[in-house]
Amino acid sequence: MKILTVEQTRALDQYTIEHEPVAPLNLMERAAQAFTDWYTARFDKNRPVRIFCGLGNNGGDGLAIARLLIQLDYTVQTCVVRYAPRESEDFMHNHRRLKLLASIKYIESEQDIPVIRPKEVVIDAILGSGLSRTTEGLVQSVIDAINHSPATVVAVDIASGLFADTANGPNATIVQPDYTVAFQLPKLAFLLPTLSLYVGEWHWVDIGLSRAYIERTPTTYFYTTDQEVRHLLRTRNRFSHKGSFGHALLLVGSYGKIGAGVLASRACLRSGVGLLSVQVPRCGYEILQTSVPEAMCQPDGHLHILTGQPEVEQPELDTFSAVGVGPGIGTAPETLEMLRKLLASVKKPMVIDADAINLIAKNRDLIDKIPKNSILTPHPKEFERLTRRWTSDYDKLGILRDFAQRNRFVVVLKGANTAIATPDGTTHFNSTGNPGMSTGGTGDVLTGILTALLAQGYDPVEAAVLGVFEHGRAGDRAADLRGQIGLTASDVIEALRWD
Ligand SMILES: NC(=O)C1=CN([C@@H]2O[C@H](COP(=O)(O)OP(=O)(O)OC[C@H]3O[C@@H](n4cnc5c(N)ncnc54)[C@H](O)[C@@H]3O)[C@@H](O)[C@H]2O)[C@@H](O)CC1
Ligand SMILES: Nc1ncnc2c1ncn2[C@@H]1O[C@H](COP(=O)(O)OP(=O)(O)O)[C@@H](O)[C@H]1O
Ligand SMILES: [K+]
Repeated sequence: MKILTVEQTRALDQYTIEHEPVAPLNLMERAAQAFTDWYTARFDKNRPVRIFCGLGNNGGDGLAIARLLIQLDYTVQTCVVRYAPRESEDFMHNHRRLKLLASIKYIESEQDIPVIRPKEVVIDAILGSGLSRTTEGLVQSVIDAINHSPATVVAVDIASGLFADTANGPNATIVQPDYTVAFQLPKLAFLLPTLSLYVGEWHWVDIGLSRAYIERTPTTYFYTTDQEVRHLLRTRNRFSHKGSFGHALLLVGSYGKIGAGVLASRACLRSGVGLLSVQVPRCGYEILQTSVPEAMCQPDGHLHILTGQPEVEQPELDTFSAVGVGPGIGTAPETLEMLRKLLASVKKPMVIDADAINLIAKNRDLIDKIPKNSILTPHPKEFERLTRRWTSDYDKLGILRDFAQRNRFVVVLKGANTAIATPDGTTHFNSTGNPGMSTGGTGDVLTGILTALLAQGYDPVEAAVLGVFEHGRAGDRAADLRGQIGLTASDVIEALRWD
């Protein structure tokens, strides 16, 4: 699913109005109806509704929502915040219609701001995507009152005061909703960790904007949906055999961290790889052979760390269809030498995670040695070590895009809504996963999954989008089964299911 800018969304509205064709007022009615359907499915009539409306089209939506809810017998108090002398045309039309049905309260100064009670639901329709400057004066006071109230708050389209795709200045006054119900498409702001307070749980509702226009509008931001991922997944041929699904090599573990290697190995096997070989320090040999009997084990000559000096002779690296390195390997100088040799020998895109990223961050000449189209999977701290500190989430997205594009890597920046930046400058935000996955080892699981997909011949961008999605989906299934708090990385592996 595409994420469009405010400008593009405005053009999309306009195109739909001209080409469907649909009168702007009817489009607003559709938006209000879609919101009302969402609302009535969740909140019953016992909860009094207080709708705060601004004077633009977001306020117009609010007035239309008030009318529709009143017609459904909800108890509604509409408050129009009169912060400016002019109203939009569609606002005025809906104002006339609502006045025939109910009384409207006007807020012209701070004294007019009503007391909001706990049982109420506040619908925030003060400012929408037309926000062009930071909030001030009366609007600020109303937003403060909403934020200090005990009521449940639902934002129409976007929280009032929040910019949809650029950074708000410091100390901006922004509604902090429990829910945001966006029209047609998600907004970039919804996907950024530092803005979550201003988004709450978000949903989008279809208001019938032109699909053809969305299709041909260029964008660099995408939100991965179930439907899109479904057609990436390959089905198995009846006559296939283990040689059809690649031979992966994982270089993982160090003394005390062999578990990371076990998790990556198990996840790799649960993700469809034909054959798996694993290099671990000698101390990991029995652990791995016992806990992952499906994998072949190549012990390193060193007891505790990977040095790239094998105990027994090993197959040439180019016999493997994909290589993954990093989970649990530590940052010893000998392991750095192993990584150096590995990067010099592997020609295919590989998966690089955890301490392999930390080693590369400290030895920056290695960046140029990484095969093009490799998948790097840093968490934010590892990514900061690799690049630089950012000033905002938007700045971080810029650094991410540039780093991936300049080096021709696929960079998987992990976290809620993991962002995958590709060599062509696009960024895909993941839609699955939950905070239960914030637990040691879930990243190692992802490395195993991605290595398995590369080994099966998936293109690196497809592998990253699909693998990250399925990793999160497994996390969601595991959380359904056990709840988020007790979730472990092993549960995520057990919940992987590729159909
Ligand atoms: N255009 C359409 O066809 C549709 C628009 N819809 C609604 O329209 C909204 C966008 O409407 P508008 O473009 O009128 O935008 P807004 O309703 O956000 O209001 C914009 C107005 O507020 C002023 N303004 C901007 N920043 C301000 C600030 N900080 N303090 C005070 N005033 C400020 C602007 O100068 C402008 O007059 C969407 O969010 C959505 O809710 C929906 O009805 C769907 C269809
Ligand atoms: N709040 C969250 N929502 C969704 N996914 C999350 C969340 N927290 C963590 N994750 C996922 O869990 C994994 C954690 O990886 P990482 O930080 O490398 O952990 P580790 O190194 O312990 O394996 C990532 O894939 C990340 O996207
Ligand atoms: K709003």
